[in-house]
Order: sequence, then C-alpha cells, then structure tokens
Amino acid sequence: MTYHQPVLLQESVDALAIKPGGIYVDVTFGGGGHSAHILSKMQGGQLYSFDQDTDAEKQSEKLISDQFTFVKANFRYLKKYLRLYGVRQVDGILADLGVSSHQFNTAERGFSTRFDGPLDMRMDNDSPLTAREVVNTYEEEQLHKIFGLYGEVKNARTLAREIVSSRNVQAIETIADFKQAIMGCTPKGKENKYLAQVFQALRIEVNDELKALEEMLEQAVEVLKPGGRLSVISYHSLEDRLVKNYISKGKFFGEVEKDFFGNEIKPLDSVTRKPIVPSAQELQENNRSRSAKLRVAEKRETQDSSNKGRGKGDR
Ligand SMILES: C[S@@+](CC[C@H](N)C(=O)[O-])C[C@H]1O[C@@H](n2cnc3c(N)ncnc32)[C@H](O)[C@@H]1O
Repeated sequence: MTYHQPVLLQESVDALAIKPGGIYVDVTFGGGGHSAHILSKMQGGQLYSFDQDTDAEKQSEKLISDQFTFVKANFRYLKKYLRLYGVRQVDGILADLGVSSHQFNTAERGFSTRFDGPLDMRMDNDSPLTAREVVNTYEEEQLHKIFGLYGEVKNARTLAREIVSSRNVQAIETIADFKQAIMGCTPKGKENKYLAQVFQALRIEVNDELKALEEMLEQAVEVLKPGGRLSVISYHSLEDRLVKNYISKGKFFGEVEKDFFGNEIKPLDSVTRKPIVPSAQELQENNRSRSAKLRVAEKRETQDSSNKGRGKGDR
C-alpha cells in the first residue's frame, strides 16, 4: 500500500515559486510526496523536511539527495532546528497538515474508527500523551471542552459524562472499548460522522495540533525572506481558520491592526483571493483530498517581524 498520496501536489509546490539556489522547508514530510516534488524543481539550494513521526523518518531514507535534510522534530520548533543547521532565512515553506494515510491506515496507531487497536493517536511515537491517557484521566469538564471545541460535537457534555461513568467501571483501553463506552450518545444512523468528530477532537488534543500550528506560523513569518512564500494545506475548519486569519490579519483572533495612517500591520499578503481546492479529477482519484484547502501567502517586503499572532484581549 502506498504510504500517502499527496494532495494538491502541483498547486502547493507551484505556489512556492521555487528559485534557483533557494532554501525551502517542508514542515510535514509524511511519505515525502511534496518533498520529492520540491526537490525535482530545485536548481541548487537546500530542502529541509520536518516530521515528528519515526515512520516518516524511515520513509525519508528513501529520498537520497545532497540537497535534502530530514529533521525529526515537531514543526513548532521550526526556527530552533533551522538555526541548528545554520539557516536563518528561507525562500519558501510548505505545510500539508494533519495525519498521513499511513498513520491513518495503521491500526496500531489508533487514528481510525475503522479498526480496533490501542487508543493512541500520537503522531510522535515518543510523546508521552496518548488518547488513552486523555480519555481515562482528564476531568469531565476538560473532556467536555475538548469535544465541543475541537470536534464541534453537539452533545459534548453528555459525551464527557458518559466517558467518565464508563471509565469508573473499567478503564477504556482500546478503540473498541471507547466506541462501546460512548455508544449510548452516538446518534443512530450518523455513527460515522459522529465518531469522526469525536476522534478528530481527541487527535487534536493528543498532538496539541492547533497550538503547534500557531507556533509554526509565527516562526514561519520570522524565517521567511521578504517575498518568500508560505503554502499551507489544511483539512478542517479549525486549522483553516487559523491559517486564514494569520494570513489576512497577522493574528489568529481579532481584527487586523492598523498604523496611524490606516495601513494594515501584518506580515503576510495573500497570493490567492480564495483558497485553492482540489480539481474534480483529484477528488475522484483521491477521496482523502475532499476537505483540502490550500492557502498561499507571501512575506511582505517591509514588515515588523516581531509582530506576534495575538492582539489585545485575544483568547
Ligand atoms: C498529511 S501528512 C503529509 C504528507 C506529505 N505531504 C506527503 O506528500 O507524503 C502530514 C504529516 O505531517 C506530520 N505532522 C503533523 N503535524 C506535525 C507537527 N506538528 N510537527 C511535525 N510533523 C507533523 C505527520 O506526522 C504526518 O506525517
């Protein structure tokens, strides 16, 4: 089985407007589809590809090129790791967020509702927090918040209560245990959609996905050269909202700030008016692409790179 079929491959890599001798970063290597395509377009220069997953690291060993460096790290440490390699500025950054098909299709990783397996869901196999830990140890109120905010689950309060009463009888160890524990609040006829939302929420919590994305975007702006490109593919509205707001307003929440003359103070300009979505052909060939949205931005020529993502009174 292929590790992962890349989504919006041409569009997202074309958006980087690759220059001879340029330095590029793929912050989500996965199976390396985007990285390989970036390398094929580079004339000189260097590509640094990040992934926090050891399976992706193994996959990266197949990509042999002097111009390629794999970095086994969370992209929330983008700047720190680039520094380690002596890189302070880059020409383009690509992010293809979420999990790979490999992660999703491997039962033991615990991402998919289709299999039984451990309640794991870690993208970084060395990270201490698993979905099992979340489900069995978090306070009811915390669980309520996670399912409401990250899964947009309508009956999040009932769901949290059901989990707590079930784990009080017996620990919830596996995906099958978990599905059984929440059966009473899973809407009949809408099981798949509901479980997808619940699993999404757990996955986001386990991997601290939204905070990691915010931190990566802020650092992306700091390391991009003026005129450098940011190309981000997201797969759900929570991610997309952060990317969209950061590109259009320079912050994740609230309104864009303006200077005395009414000029917007923000580090990026959007390159495309609307997000780019997969073509009908791609949708037909790759079902996984159905929720993908690509947003592309360019670093402004003059900007205050100390501008952090949050405005006054945010969150
Ligand atoms: C959708 S896949 C990328 C697929 C890749 N573009 C390809 O064509 O094969 C996302 C990958 O990003 C990794 N990932 C997600 N969040 C990450 C983070 N915060 N830091 C590092 N890697 C991350 C996941 O482990 C996964 O392998």
